[in-house]
Amino acid sequence: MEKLITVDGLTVTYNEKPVLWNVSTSIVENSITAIVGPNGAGKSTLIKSIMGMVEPLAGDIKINGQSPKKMFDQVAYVPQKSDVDWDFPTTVLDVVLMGRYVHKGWIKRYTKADVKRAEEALETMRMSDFKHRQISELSGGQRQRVFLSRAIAQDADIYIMDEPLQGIDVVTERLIMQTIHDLQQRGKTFVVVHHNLATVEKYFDHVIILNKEVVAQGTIEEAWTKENVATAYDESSVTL
Ligand SMILES: Nc1ncnc2c1ncn2[C@@H]1O[C@H](COP(=O)(O)OP(=O)(O)OP(=O)(O)O)[C@@H](O)[C@H]1O
Repeated sequence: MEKLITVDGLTVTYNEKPVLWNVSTSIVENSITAIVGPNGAGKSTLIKSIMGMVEPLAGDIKINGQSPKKMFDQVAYVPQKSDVDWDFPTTVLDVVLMGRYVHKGWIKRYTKADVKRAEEALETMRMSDFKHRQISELSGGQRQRVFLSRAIAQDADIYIMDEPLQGIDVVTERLIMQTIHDLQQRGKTFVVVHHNLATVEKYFDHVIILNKEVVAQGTIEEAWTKENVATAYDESSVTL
């Protein structure tokens, strides 16, 4: 299978402290890849580096052979909840329309077709009834659905998500995972930071186990072993 994203020798430091060290990994086209590892392992930093949001000390990242900055319209990003200012005065529909923004030239005006695409994305995430609500007036799970809708409205080939299942109920979790699997059927690729070790096998086909360095990577069959997880979490007994 083809490597869609390649990360080669990536080292990232914050205040001169390395948080990723010589990370080389890749994302296979049309996969649903989990990035798993303990708190502070550098998972968010890895995906922010892929998004071109973090300046690495060393290393090279290519998306489809291009630099991430050239591929920005083809990569949809769902940030971690805590990275978003939810008090910002904006409606649900406006947030989802932002997904269309990357396709605009220098005239940043939305067309009827953009609004239609945003409304379809909200429908997919069962959020149509909320389109005129302020985002500050939504629950955590509803906010997550809105950000998923924004990513869907972008019509990107690659989706990079930072803990999309964090703090949501089982119905929303199923809806999000069903949507991800449907989009995979249509050729899309997913990179998802994930915390629940119990659902890695069920939801993903590839995994990168990270703890500042790559502990293991590959298909679930190859890489998702008790030993690899124990190494990453520095625990002798981790139950999968
Ligand atoms: N902007 C920043 N400035 C300084 N240090 C940072 C910054 N962002 C992250 N860090 C530090 O870098 C390390 C890796 O953080 P990162 O958020 O990538 O980890 P993570 O694996 O996503 O963690 P978690 O599971 O807790 O979300 C942590 O020690 C964190 O404190």
